[in-house]
Amino acid sequence: MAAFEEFGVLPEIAKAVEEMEWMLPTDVQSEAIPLILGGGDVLMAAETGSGKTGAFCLPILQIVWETIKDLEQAKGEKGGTAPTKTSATWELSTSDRTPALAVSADGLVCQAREFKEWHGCRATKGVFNSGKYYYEAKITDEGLCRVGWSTIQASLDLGTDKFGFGFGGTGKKSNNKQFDNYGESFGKNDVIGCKLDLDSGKISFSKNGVDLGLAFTISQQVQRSPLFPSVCLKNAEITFNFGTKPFKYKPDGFKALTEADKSCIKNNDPVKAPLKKLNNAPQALVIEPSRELAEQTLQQIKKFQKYLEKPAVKELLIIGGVNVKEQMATIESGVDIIVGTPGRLEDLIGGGYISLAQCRFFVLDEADGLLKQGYKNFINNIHAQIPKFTPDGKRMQMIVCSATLHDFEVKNMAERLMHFPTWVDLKGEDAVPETVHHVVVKVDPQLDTSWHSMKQHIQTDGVHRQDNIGPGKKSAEALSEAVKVLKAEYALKAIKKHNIDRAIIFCRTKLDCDNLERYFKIIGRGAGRDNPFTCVCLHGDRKPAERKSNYDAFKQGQVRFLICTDVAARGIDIGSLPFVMNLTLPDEKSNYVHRIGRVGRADRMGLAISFVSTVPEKVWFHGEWCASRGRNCYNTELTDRGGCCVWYNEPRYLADIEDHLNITIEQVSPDLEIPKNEFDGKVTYGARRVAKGSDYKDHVSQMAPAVSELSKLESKAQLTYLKRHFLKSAA
Ligand SMILES: Nc1ncnc2c1ncn2[C@@H]1O[C@H](COP(=O)(O)OP(=O)(O)OP(=O)(O)O)[C@@H](O)[C@H]1O
Repeated sequence: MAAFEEFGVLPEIAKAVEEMEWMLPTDVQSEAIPLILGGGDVLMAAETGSGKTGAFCLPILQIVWETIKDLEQAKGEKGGTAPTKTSATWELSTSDRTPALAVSADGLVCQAREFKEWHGCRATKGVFNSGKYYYEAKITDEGLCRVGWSTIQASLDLGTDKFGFGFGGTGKKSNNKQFDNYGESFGKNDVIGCKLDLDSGKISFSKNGVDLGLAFTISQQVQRSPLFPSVCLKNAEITFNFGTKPFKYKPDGFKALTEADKSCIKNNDPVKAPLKKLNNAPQALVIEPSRELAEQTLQQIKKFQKYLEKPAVKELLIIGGVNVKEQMATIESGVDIIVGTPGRLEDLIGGGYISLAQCRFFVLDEADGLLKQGYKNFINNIHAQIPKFTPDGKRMQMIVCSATLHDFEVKNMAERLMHFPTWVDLKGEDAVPETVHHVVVKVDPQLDTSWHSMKQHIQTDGVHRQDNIGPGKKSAEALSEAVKVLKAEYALKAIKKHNIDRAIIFCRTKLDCDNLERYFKIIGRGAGRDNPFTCVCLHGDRKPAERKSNYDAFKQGQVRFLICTDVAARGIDIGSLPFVMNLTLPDEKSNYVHRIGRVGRADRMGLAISFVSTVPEKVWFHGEWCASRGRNCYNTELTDRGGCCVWYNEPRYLADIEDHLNITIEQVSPDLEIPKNEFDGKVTYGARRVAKGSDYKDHVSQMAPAVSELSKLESKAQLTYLKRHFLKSAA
């Protein structure tokens, strides 16, 4: 049996996974896959590159496929209706309830342990037409509760619309949000009798056998619909008796619900309408912060389903820059899993082209990134539109991946939107994967004066265009300009020295990316046929089609360098990428881990080099106050004076990162000689790391003696049991 099958993955999917050379699930996969397959909400964080995408794509694909298969079978057997499960007995419905309300196995006890919200439930059967019916509800634990009757249209928060009639522990009756004094308060151990007289259209209650008088007269409109026993609770527990046991206080003239005539009973069927697959209603919606990440996730889903035969799972990428009419046509022709970015998704969902009515999985990948990009309201809106139960009674599952779960925004969102999520936090605080060797090279324009006499250099961002910065000048502005020039030279030097033929290079701004790309092209042209500096750019100002072709060109090895900003490169996964360079450190410390995590993925070794200025650099910072957001803006005043520049303090950012990671990052001299250490000489960057004692493969052989000992013990225990058992029977 393939390793993935042991985690409940279908053999067909496990086979595809094995072909991708995934022999064992990663830690986050071993934890998250069974949880998702088991129906839970999962909030996961693990080191960058540790296989989070597979951890959610695998189980989602499996469940979506199984659901489509069930539907197709049901179609064949029953002419289009999904199997309906109806209950033979009077009990609380496990389908017609809010998510946090637990119902006991016999369906007679319900409990909600949430303090903040009401959770409710209806019974599996209701009554209509005529007759006088009675049931009892005993309060078995302190807390707030309301019991009574409601029609199927009523909210499960009993008494908050015209279809629900409740009596609450505080001594109030409620219908249509009107809470009026009624009877008296009740609490633990009290038995509330709920009486429904369909002949005269009246509802009344009793407490411990004492009648509390008429509570409601039911309108004719409501009387036409069956009424079901209903309850809602806030951190409380109630036990019901619909008539299977003798009542404690049975009133005269009323029947137990269990004695209702068949002709007056209506089943509370969770599948109210035949489940028909709507073409434009996906079962899973995966939201990614960037188009590249969305494409990557979609590709994984495609690979996983290689051996899944009929029915086919239809997945679709919804990103901007792609012909929207084509996307709409594909949606109309049927879609099961949508992977997309917020902008285009918002248009298509808002315009009614995508229906969320049958969505069963709501996934936020890189949720911290999505929230930082300002998509909180978008996420809330989508969540509000997805029904919390699908038409076939399955609970909506929400899965959130984040670089860290220790982020206030992420925690807050999880608390608001997720349903008792299981935290798979394999990371705790940010940490650098063991497979990443990362070093810092200080760029000091006072020590390295090569910029005084350069014939050719990078065109910088132009911040110092108006400043007096010629060679030999020692002003802060001159040194700042010098650093910008030197950093590009250091990057070239690193490439030559370490024969770097494949790397992602991070720049701080889109303009910095453009300038570096242009410089590499100029230098490369002079370098002849085997241009060692071929490169492309990936950032938000490039048109989507160009971004795609640039990304593909780099992925396929047609160019050596991908020059990009943080946002564009978040989460991108390029197999066996050996090198990353940071031309400038990010000011957001967690982005450092993200950036360097582009190497060292899937157990391959990688080297990340960061060039860190020893002096402050004056750089562009165009905020909301900048009308053009940087385009043709030359306001070099500092931001605190209404301008668009700041002094970037890299030594401080380096200290922040070190502090955050609780490490000192190894420093390398400007000659870029990487010192001998545990990485050097033993690894080839981009190749699989050499297995050490703690690695998976050796792990098996290390565990072997203990496992064999355990198996011997087990067989001994079983033999002892059998001997005793048979000896006893023989005696
Ligand atoms: N079980 C596995 N065995 C071998 N390789 C794997 C396994 N799971 C994932 N991978 C590979 O590891 C790489 C990283 O996976 P993935 O992109 O899912 O990581 P991630 O945790 O989402 O990273 P990030 O936080 O950077 O987005 C991919 O190339 C993927 O194909």
